[in-house]
Amino acid sequence: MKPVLQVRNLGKNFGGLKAVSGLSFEIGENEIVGLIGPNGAGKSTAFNLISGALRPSAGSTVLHGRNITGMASSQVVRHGLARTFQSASVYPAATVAENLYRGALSTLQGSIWTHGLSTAKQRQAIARIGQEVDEILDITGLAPHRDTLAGGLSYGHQKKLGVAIGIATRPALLLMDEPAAGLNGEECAEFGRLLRQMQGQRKLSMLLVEHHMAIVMELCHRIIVMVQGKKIAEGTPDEIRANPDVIEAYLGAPDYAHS
Ligand SMILES: Nc1ncnc2c1ncn2[C@@H]1O[C@H](COP(=O)(O)OP(=O)(O)OP(=O)(O)O)[C@@H](O)[C@H]1O
Repeated sequence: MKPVLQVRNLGKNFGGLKAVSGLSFEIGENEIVGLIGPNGAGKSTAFNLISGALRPSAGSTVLHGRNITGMASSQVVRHGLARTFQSASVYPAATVAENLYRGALSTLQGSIWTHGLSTAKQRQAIARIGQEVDEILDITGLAPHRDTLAGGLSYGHQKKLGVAIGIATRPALLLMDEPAAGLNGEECAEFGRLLRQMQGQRKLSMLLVEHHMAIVMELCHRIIVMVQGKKIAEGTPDEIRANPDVIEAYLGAPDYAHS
């Protein structure tokens, strides 16, 4: 399997604290991988290192064969890695469609107006982005809310829009920080279906940090477990469910407290 992401020996120290240490894993094409572990395990720090929000103390991150270690997030996104945040991060004063246009335009180096593109090419670029935005509105079910200000959407729809903005940047890999946080059971199940549908249609890989075990176990092809900054296990949902170290450190009794 061709790796989209290769994380090699990644480490981050905050003073004397090793928040992430010796973390290595790969994500293949079209793979959905979950990153789980107890509070303070280093999951968000790992995300911040991979997405360029933090500089690692050690190790490297390679995206599609390109070393992106230490690159700023704005550069990383242009190389095909997008990220969504724990709290829905949308531009509240812009409409749903405008939010998606901003996502789609953020991957272009500079503005299309300053590219020296011919008028015909500019029109083509705008038409392509417009098509893309319409497609994403349809897939996510946000089309009826196209002209609604994002700040006026329900929390569930704002979370969807957060993911939709990530998708609009045409990523090869989408990192999602607790996509199901704050959603009720039904919203969670719907969100899981949406992620799988988008992954299938857009042929993208996903890495998600999530405490909601039902969604992780159902959605992910593979799961990585971190405890105290280190990877303690990696495997399929069935392997992770049955792993005694994982049960002891995180999952507890089989009727997970986290679902
Ligand atoms: N900027 C920072 N400065 C100092 N310490 C930090 C910083 N960010 C995180 N830490 C510490 O690093 C450790 C790992 O934190 P991190 O947020 O990555 O864990 P997590 O697994 O994402 O936890 P949670 O599930 O609660 O979000 C924790 O001990 C945390 O207090």
